[in-house]
Amino acid sequence: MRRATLYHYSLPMEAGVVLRNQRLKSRDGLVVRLERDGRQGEGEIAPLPGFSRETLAEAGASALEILRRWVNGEDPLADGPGLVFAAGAAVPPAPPSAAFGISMALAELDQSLPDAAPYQTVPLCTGDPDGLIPLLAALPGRKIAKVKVGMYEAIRDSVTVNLLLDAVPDLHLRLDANRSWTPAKAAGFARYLDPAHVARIDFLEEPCATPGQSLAFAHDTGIAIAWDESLRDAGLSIQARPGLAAVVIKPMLTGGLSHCRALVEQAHRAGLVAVISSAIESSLGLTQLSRLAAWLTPGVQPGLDTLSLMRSQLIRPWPGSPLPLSTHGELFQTLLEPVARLS
Ligand SMILES: O=C(O)CCC(=O)C1=CC=C[C@@H](O)[C@@H]1C(=O)O
Ligand SMILES: [Mg+2]
Repeated sequence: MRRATLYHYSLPMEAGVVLRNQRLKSRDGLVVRLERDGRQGEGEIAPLPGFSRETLAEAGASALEILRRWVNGEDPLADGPGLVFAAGAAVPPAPPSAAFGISMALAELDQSLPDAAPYQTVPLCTGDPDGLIPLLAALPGRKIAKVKVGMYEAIRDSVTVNLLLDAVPDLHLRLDANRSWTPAKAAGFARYLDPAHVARIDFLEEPCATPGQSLAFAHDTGIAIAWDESLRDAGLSIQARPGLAAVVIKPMLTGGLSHCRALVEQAHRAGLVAVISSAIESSLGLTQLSRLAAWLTPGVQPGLDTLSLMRSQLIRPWPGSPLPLSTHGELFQTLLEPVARLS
């Protein structure tokens, strides 16, 4: 017997979380729960406002349609960015968030998603850099942290990066400018960076507005770059380019599990590092992304340090997090009818 349930969640965010000039007061999404022959699998569907092309309502409508088919015995083939049914073209391709959440639930159900996960992430450094130094110095293993740049003056960013790399000699950094620099500002950042530090910047995500400008920056400065936003732009295929070190894959914005696997394989074939990263999922989604990263990108720490932006966890706790946990029971007030009853 197959059963599918969709739960709606809304988790309060910490004050002051701003994404693309939009304040995010709550994180809203769906949890899909599949049951078959005494086994269960869960996944999260949470389009990120300002980043995802689909709305939550669109993702929910698509998920319902897919789940109706699933409870009636059809099995989707994860293929391309969406989920495609063997039966053919009757279902429009699922938006990435729906494809990702359902494919993760299916992967738990058929036990293809390994359980093992280190639940470690690259710390996202915000706030006073001096206060962060003891924390960074105490990181286990290869010390690596992520710093957002491009929000203030470029020189201030260089000062922060210099300060952190001077203070913790074995620290490596990932930087992320979210395409916010003009070529002149990006050059200003590089000019004030201590040249001895360049080799300890593992990569800088999306320094400039266009991939061409970002590649020119890498060429001119020797600072390695990574694609994040550009990966999701139509037409950009993953290939080796001089100065390109890594691709950052946010599965929630990208598509189903098999599509994400294919992108990781493409990146590896091109000699690039593939980094699994969060699109601000709940603790349920983050624990699954940690498992996914351990499986698909072993040895590469994922970028999942976004749980502290929220005031609550969801269903599965992230080990060590002090945040309270919301359970399925608390989500019933927005429960969608179990799809199985519709079949
Ligand atoms: O990649 C990470 O280490 C954490 C996730 C992260 O930085 C982001 C998640 C979602 C939206 C963005 O603001 C941001 C990013 O641009 O990569
Ligand atoms: Mg990024």
